[in-house]
Amino acid sequence: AAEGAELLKATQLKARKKHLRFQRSKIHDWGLVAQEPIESEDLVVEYVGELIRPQISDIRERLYEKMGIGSSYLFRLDDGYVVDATKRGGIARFINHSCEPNCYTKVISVEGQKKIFIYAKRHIAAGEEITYNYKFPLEDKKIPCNCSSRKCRGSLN
Ligand SMILES: Nc1ncnc2c1ncn2[C@@H]1O[C@H](CN(CC[C@H](N)C(=O)O)CC2CN(Cc3cccs3)C2)[C@@H](O)[C@H]1O
Repeated sequence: AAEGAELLKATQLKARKKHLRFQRSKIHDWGLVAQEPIESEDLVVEYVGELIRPQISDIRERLYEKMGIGSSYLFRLDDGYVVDATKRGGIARFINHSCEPNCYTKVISVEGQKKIFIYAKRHIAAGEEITYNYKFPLEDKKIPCNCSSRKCRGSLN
């Protein structure tokens, strides 16, 4: 059953993929834009990357900071594990943050392997930018938020 569900997901993702483009974003640089309408609760995309242990992710984060690429291709999981999309990542790494997002993320363990899926939380019209809440931890050094939604919190962290 698990394999069947996994296969179905993979097919859904493949079909969906050709209807997602990364384009210039009104929020920041590049963003992921739906080319066709997406129904609420539909699977949109998987956040593909390398699953790394907390200790490794700290080292990588420092390295990426030094290299000036920042650490925002790192998707942190609750247990401290991180999915690193910096080197080998899917198009999901172009998804921007919104304080009023149209998608949400879900971490699912498939045969012990944690995968991050992004689902639509409402109907998304063609041409809309895909967004989810990054849920970055609060920090002193603020990254101003440009989502321009009514409930914008003003910063990502
Ligand atoms: N609501 C928001 N308001 C303001 N800024 C936002 C918002 N939401 C995403 N942001 C920025 O976008 C990064 C998240 N990025 C999402 C895609 C990004 N738009 C892109 O074009 O790459 C991925 C990181 C990885 N960085 C690519 C780089 C490579 C070399 C130097 S920077 C950007 C975040 O860390 C932010 O800096």
